Amino acid sequence: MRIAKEDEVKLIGRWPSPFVARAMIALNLKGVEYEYLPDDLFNKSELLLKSNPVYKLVPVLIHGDKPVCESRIIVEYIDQVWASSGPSILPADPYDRAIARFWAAYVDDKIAPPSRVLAWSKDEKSIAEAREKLLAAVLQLEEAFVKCSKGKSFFGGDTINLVDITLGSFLSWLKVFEIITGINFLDKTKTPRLVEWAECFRSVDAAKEVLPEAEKLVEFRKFAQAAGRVTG
Ligand SMILES: N[C@@H](CCC(=O)N[C@@H](CS)C(=O)NCC(=O)O)C(=O)O
Repeated sequence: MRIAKEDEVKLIGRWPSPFVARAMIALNLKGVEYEYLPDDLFNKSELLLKSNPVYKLVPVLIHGDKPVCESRIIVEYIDQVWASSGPSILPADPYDRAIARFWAAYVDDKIAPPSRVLAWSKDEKSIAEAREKLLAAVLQLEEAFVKCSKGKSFFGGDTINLVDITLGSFLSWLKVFEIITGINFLDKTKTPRLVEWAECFRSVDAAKEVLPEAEKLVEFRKFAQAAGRVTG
């Protein structure tokens, strides 16, 4: 069946981006067909500049002719538009929903910034600080997981929710940081529940096909650094 123009879904992205992975996981969970439009962040397309004129960042979801920007907002948009397909990404209960949004925001405040430093900085002092910040944030998230999951596999309980997607999108990069620093940011002794969670998250079909292999990211990082093509 042909999809009407106003229902067409496109996603502007780039494969190494954890933020783009979030949108892809949500689309997969809901079984939404979409066209993937890879962008070159050193030569941004007219479509990207027009669709996200404020930040000029990927991902951008284009639904019909309407652009939606910012990965967590995109995930929530997908959950609401395709509410009747697949599992709910946002909890139904207003309090649980507020808590999920709190921890998803925490991931962007406390995991994303040190991850950027570890991925791209060459400054030893900044790298050392980022390592500590990332370790502290992961410990805090272990505690949050114990409370939110209530003994189940995911932050969302039996199915993945906004927090699972927001944090899970960083799993491949966390592996990269382990490879390059020798530190296990998810650690069987210090964060045993998150180690189990990561295993479960990676095995969810919607995420499995999206999360890049860490080795491929390590190569990408090497190439990008050598070529001076370093971005956020
Ligand atoms: N807060 C944004 C972050 C998105 C972001 O940082 N995207 C990066 C790719 S990982 C980007 O587009 N970088 C291009 C640039 O910095 O010019 C979101 O959640 O969508």
